[in-house]
Amino acid sequence: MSTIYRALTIAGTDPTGGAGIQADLKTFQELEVYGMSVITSLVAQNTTGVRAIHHVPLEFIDQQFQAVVDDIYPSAIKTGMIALPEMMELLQQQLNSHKNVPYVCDPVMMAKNGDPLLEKHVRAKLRETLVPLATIVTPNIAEAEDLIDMQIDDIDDMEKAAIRIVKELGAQSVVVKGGSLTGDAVDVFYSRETGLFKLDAPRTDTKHTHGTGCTFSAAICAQLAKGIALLDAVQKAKAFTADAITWSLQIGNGYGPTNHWGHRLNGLPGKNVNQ
Ligand SMILES: Nc1ncnc2c1ncn2[C@@H]1O[C@H](COP(=O)(O)OP(=O)(O)O)[C@@H](O)[C@H]1O
Ligand SMILES: Cc1ncc(COP(=O)(O)O)c(N)n1
Repeated sequence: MSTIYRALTIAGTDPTGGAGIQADLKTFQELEVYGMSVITSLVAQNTTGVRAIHHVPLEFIDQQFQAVVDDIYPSAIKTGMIALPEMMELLQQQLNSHKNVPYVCDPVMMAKNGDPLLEKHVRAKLRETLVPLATIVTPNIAEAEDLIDMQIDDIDDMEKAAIRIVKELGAQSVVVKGGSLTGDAVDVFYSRETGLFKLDAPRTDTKHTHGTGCTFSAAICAQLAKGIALLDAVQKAKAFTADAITWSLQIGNGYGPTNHWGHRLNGLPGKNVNQ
């Protein structure tokens, strides 16, 4: 039998299915990687925003993690919403014990409408605990600004921020995502080995971008689980996410979700997924 690649996401939930754990599992599945999950926080949210958050007790997060690694060892791990300092410390310990596994750190701070998923005073802890362990960290503009405390207005600033995140915070590599800037959707990748790389995609004119960051980091994780090299993994994930945004879904009353089967619709011009 051919190898079964296995990816683990450790994150919060989205009951409407567009972001968080649910988006990660859909992405893994589309990329033919067996998906597993450890839930850190249950989030009552939808496409319009966050209503309430219920954190999973620390001991139970640990039990979920152990249950996974004792039985089906992941080929790659990603973290998304990790809301409390004690959760970060626990995962720092766990990830330190599994350093052989590629680790994607998505430093989730907010939902698309701006509702916080990580309180401001806890953000320094994320910088100290999880970011230094990352094979790749995937901040959007606001998250990158927070991580290295500088304002980012354009691609030059993204490049400066990317270099600083690797050199000052100790991540192995970074991709700063430019989804919230204007013009083409340009992301900036940096690692000491490869240097700076720009990843370019045409901007899709849509507000339906709930879950883009989760989808992108999960797609990187899936590619790393397959053993694909870092920059190639990021480029493939960028293409997958661009398709998910091109075919994003006009459902819900707010920022509609990306379409995880978008990549399958290429070559079908005019196909309306809402019909
Ligand atoms: N309107 C868009 N058109 C094309 N690509 C986009 C668009 N918005 C975001 N992206 C891409 O989606 C990925 C996630 O970026 P972003 O939306 O900035 O993350 P986050 O969800 O963390 O804010 C990046 O590759 C970014 O360039
Ligand atoms: C549980 C959870 N995690 C992350 C996000 C951010 O989603 P995105 O930045 O991809 O829109 C979210 N809304 N909910």
